[in-house]
Amino acid sequence: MDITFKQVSYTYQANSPLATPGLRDVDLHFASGSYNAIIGQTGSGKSTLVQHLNGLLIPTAGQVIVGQQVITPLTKNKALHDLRRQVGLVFQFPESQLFEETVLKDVAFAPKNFGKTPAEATAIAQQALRLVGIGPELEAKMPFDLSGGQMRRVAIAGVLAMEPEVLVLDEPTAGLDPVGREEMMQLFARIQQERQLTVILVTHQMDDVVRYADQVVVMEQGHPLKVGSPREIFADPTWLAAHNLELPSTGQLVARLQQQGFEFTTLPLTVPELLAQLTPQLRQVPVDG
Ligand SMILES: Nc1ncnc2c1ncn2[C@@H]1O[C@H](COP(=O)(O)OP(=O)(O)OP(=O)(O)O)[C@@H](O)[C@H]1O
Repeated sequence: MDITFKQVSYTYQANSPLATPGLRDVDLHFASGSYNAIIGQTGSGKSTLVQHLNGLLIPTAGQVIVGQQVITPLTKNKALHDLRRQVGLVFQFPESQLFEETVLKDVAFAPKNFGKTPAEATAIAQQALRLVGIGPELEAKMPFDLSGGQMRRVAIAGVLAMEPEVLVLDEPTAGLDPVGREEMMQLFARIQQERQLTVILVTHQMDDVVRYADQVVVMEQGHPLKVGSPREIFADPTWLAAHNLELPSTGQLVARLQQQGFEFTTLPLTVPELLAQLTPQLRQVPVDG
């Protein structure tokens, strides 16, 4: 599903003395089936941006177009029913929203709510649970009897059970250890491929951006400062530093090697890319003694 922002602005507490700008003049396009990362300093408008995707926030000016649906400042809540099913949101600590007495009931809640029969809702829920790696033996458990990682998987299955076409992930790996984070990111990548979803990921993890994103949006003060591929975004360490953005983990090493005279044909963004370019050059370095 294609998504377009046309001259979107959003002000919190508009028309009050507490008015705070959240977004200003945002023009963006997310292509159907693409994986997009939104990066930027804290307070730059990332969460405000993604909350426009399913009408949690309605623009103060401009238009957000999601598939066939056009959201304008005049759009009423009632008109957003379909959109809320089509755009799944996974926020930080989604497990805090589990509320039914069993895992299966929790995941079946959304499809039931969107008009499926109980049998259909159960089948969809079971399929979503399998997709996130939760087996039948856990279906009758109370969600709060599961481990933290399992709870998070169940919460994500609850979003997938809506059969969304767009998946918004707002720092979805917060609080997980590195292994849990890696598993979760791989899971999202697999689901995106299998279901051909448009993914919008808000993150501070630059290695994830490099690995997964087709397009990166750098937000600053509520505005997209730069939009491009990971290679375009991470090409200039000086520019990144000036905007308080980190480099992916290879970045520091690449910068040091460049200072020592290594010349890279293309900017290596991952460890395998770095090694592939480094090995032939290292063979030519004379060994003392
Ligand atoms: N509920 C709110 N009421 C008033 N102002 C808000 C509200 N939520 C966010 N803001 C303001 O809007 C601006 C953008 O905030 P937003 O949460 O979108 O940033 P962010 O890039 O997601 O930050 P972070 O990385 O810390 O999550 C900030 O100036 C913030 O203070």
